[in-house]
Amino acid sequence: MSDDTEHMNSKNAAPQCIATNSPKAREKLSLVDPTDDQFETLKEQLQRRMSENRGETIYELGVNEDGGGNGLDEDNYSAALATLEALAATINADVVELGKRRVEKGFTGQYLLRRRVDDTDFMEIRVAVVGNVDAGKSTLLGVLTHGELDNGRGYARQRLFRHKHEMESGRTSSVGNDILGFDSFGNVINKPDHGTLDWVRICEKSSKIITFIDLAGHEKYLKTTVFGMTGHVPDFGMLMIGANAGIIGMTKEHLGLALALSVPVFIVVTKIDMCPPNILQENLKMLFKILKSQGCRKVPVIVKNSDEVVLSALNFVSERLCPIFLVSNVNGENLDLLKMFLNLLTSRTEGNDSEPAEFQIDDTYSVPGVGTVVSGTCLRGIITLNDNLLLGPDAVGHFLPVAIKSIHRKRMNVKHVRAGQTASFALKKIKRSQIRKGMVLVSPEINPQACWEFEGEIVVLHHPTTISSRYQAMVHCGSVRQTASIISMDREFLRTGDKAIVKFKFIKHPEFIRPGQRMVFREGRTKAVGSVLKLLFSPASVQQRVKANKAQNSMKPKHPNTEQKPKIQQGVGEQATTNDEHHVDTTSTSRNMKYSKRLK
Ligand SMILES: Nc1nc2c(ncn2[C@@H]2O[C@H](COP(=O)(O)OP(=O)(O)OP(=O)(O)O)[C@@H](O)[C@H]2O)c(=O)[nH]1
Repeated sequence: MSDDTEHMNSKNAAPQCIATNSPKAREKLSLVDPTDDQFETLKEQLQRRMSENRGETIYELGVNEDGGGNGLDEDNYSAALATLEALAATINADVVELGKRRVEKGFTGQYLLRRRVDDTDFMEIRVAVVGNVDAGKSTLLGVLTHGELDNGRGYARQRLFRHKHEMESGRTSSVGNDILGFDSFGNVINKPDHGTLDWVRICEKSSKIITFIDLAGHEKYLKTTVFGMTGHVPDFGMLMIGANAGIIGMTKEHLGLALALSVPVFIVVTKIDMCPPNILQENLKMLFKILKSQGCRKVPVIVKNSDEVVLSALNFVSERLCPIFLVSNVNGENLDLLKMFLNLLTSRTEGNDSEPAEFQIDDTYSVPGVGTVVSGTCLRGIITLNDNLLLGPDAVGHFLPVAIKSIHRKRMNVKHVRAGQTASFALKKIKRSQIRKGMVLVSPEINPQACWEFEGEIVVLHHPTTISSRYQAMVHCGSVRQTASIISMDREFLRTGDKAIVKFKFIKHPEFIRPGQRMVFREGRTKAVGSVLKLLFSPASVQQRVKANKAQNSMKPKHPNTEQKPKIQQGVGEQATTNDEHHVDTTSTSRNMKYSKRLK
């Protein structure tokens, strides 16, 4: 056994998952020849585990609680497996063998139990794909989703480009989504028809869909990459590294971002077909050093066979483990291991349908014949067709009632969307101009309040000089992306490496954020990360802004969409300030200039 495998078996690497995913010793015993009562108990346990894991779980036969075990002899193993299959049948689940091996006194094995779902439902796992330019991100996604290998000269990535300029330069600039569907047996569903994928067909036939959020590798698109990592709520990050190029450019930046946002990361090293072995070894050595360093504190593991895939998938969510896959998009080496790993990933969002719904908007569209459509992620609760929700906050912090006209999940019409799932909604009687990224749709039960100011705890990862009060930079928090100014902090200056409690004020409009949310505060190469501690609603600032609001509203030409807005929640408003040398928001500045020209 290699060093890497020993790591995977270590208790430190995997306490949570082994506890929830592996059967207790008594389950194993009763699996061999359970009485009727024991069978019922086992069924209850299985049902609980299936719902904890969103409709799937992994059973291990022949092992005991601590993951070790002598195995079961041939007859007992068959009997235990038969019980497992009978249990699965009672809850409409399929059983797939992941691995079976001979041990001291018999056999041990792992089995994936996955619920068969109807054709309008599927599990969803979001994977943010990051890495430096040319690491092979788009190529790998092309190969995985279209099932055809690359030629090393950009063949596979052609299918994924979304903008004309990307096609020309070969670089990804937008946040793109690609899907890979697995059925209840773990088979890939994607079958392109003349080069295109029918998303609705994939969704209908899949029990699990992996959504890849393909983020840009170039530094100039870092803002989009940060938005993808915060606004699109990834369950996991897939960091891509070119075998011959190693850790260059934005690789460390992207890894740091994932760590800062507590997104578990696995690594895919591409182009192993064209990399001399000594260079690959050197680059891997460097990668291990970085992952094990104080800043990362990860346990790197090179995944070499299907047993190691199962172990790493089981232990991955504990966050410390960092599985590494060495692949080639050209000759297909180890792509099967990566696919198997993707098939075994489980969502990190805990779903509870009884919670009030909360949906974070990350994009808006105007669809001919349909109207205004918003897309985003359901963070809490369940949203059902024709639900009445509150949309906001608008520029002055108000939320207005809206009805959900239709729901699409991955272009498929559905009746509801649950926590952890992405969807798009057609909204009734709402203009696209009334919506911006960062708004939310929430259940009226939440009684949402927009806030201008909040307190956060941040660590400065990089700043060339010192940060003081009045410093402005972009706050990324969920799908909120807005410049905020530091109004005060618990020390005079902040330098690289400093930690502080800081009061922030949004400069354009109030936002709906929550204590505990992770945040990134950045401007150019300056970057601080941390979390929201509390929202601030000081009476003085409320009054001041209500006044500013009134003044602003009386000066503004009346907007047809905002004139008749029902005011559900009283909020506060403020005019954008652009007088700080650190921040010029071009959209708000040009908009303000247009207004002042009109007023003259
Ligand atoms: N030989 C070989 N070439 C590869 C492999 N993976 C990708 N390539 C080639 O590497 C080049 C860059 O791949 P891309 O997929 O465009 O890289 P990217 O990371 O998506 O780049 P950005 O979109 O700019 O961030 C293309 O010409 C691919 O054909 C591989 O495993 N082996």
